[in-house]
Amino acid sequence: MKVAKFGGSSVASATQFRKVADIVSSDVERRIIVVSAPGKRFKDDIKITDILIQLAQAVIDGKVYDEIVQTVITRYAEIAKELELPADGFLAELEHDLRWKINEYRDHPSRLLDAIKASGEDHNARLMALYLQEIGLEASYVNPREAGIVVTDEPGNAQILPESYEKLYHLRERRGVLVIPGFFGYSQEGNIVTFPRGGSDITGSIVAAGVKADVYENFTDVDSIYCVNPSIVENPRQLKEITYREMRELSYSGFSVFHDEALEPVYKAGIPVCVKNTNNPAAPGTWIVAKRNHLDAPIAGIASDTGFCSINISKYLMNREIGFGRKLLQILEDEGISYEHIPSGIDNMSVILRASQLEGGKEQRILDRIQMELEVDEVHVEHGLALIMVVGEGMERTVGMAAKATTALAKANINLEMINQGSSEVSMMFGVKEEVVVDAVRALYQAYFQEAVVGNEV
Ligand SMILES: Nc1ncnc2c1ncn2[C@@H]1O[C@H](COP(=O)(O)OP(=O)(O)O)[C@@H](O)[C@H]1O
Ligand SMILES: N[C@@H](CC(=O)OP(=O)(O)O)C(=O)O
Repeated sequence: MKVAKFGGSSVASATQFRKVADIVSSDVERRIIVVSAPGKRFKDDIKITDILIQLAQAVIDGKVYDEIVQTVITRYAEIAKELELPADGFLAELEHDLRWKINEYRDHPSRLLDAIKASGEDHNARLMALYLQEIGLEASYVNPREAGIVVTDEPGNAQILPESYEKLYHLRERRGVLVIPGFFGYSQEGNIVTFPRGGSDITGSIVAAGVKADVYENFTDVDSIYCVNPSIVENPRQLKEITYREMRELSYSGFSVFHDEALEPVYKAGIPVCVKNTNNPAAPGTWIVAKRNHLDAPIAGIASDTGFCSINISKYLMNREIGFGRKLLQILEDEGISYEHIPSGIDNMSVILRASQLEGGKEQRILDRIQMELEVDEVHVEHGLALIMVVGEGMERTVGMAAKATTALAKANINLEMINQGSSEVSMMFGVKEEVVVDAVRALYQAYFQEAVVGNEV
């Protein structure tokens, strides 16, 4: 049995719905499909999820929102019309559902946001089931509550509860193709709770693990996972295989093609993932697996992300002060902040974190506390940092991997703000100024994938 997840770009229009239907009907093993909300149809288009967020925000801010409701309905109406589906009932139900949720959760902003966001995938799954039935397939919509997707009760940040898996297994007994909306589950308290953005990948993985699928197929809009973001390097190498832990590091660090939190359920269940293109299903795609032969391809990929900052602290004899690190991290914990890395020297320590976490006066509060409570010589925040991750299973055993990167960056005249190597067996991290990150990634791509002969290509 296969579980196939279709991302927003794969279900953005009637044309895409038809491609999905072809893919589903071409393989009887594709018994469960998980769908996202309609995504972008063209570069500057707006995803339904983003429109729904605008809708919830307008309600929360007490602004008029009727036009936004209409925009949502029109997107679904256009898909239904082009598919020649008798969809009056469906569209009336969609409008009723949105207005009901608005009234029900008006005074609970975070619940409202989650309920409205989730409706994007929910209605798309209903529409997809209708379409599959219309073309003669035995298909049914399955609500995540009915499927057994039970999650924690933290709005926008759901985590699956272990009891879900046993219930999900029973989906195997159902007939026909099951269409499950991605991106949300229900808490034990009965609330709709969404996963983080991009979380339909997570639903697909949970369902695949629950039903003990042979494969989890993740259909998107590219032929494969590339060794570097294709918006940075034109036509980069396609990867034939990548390991779970390589993918986890790369997706966490910027490979948006697959959600990093989606790996855990399939990894634990030992289910391989195949990332494929809805627009070119004949292409073999990329396999995410437990082990790959990395002898001829030590590096799997290079990811990058912007929006980081570094809190730089210096204090003479810091190395002698027992508990310094703990006290520093306690200040961050008190502010509910998570960090990425902590490079340190004898009298210095830096904490790298996402700059968005310092908004709302937190930055000054943290600096004041570090200054006063830890009596440091100096503390300041450096903004505008980008992190680059070079990831590969062969990194540990191949001599000269770090030298290759530093030489390439030096040749490209790029100043390294920091290097972090060693904590992870499969990755190396470089910090650079945001304005040079694209040049840096290109220089690294050149060094690792163009100057060397490497395998692992599709
Ligand atoms: N290393 C990479 N390999 C492939 N795609 C990548 C990579 N890094 C970023 N992407 C981007 O991820 C996109 C697909 O992810 P996403 O937009 O979430 O798809 P979906 O609509 O299927 O959920 C691609 O169009 C591509 O631009
Ligand atoms: N629609 C949700 C969930 C998701 O996974 O979407 P997509 O498959 O388009 O990345 C979002 O935009 O976050």
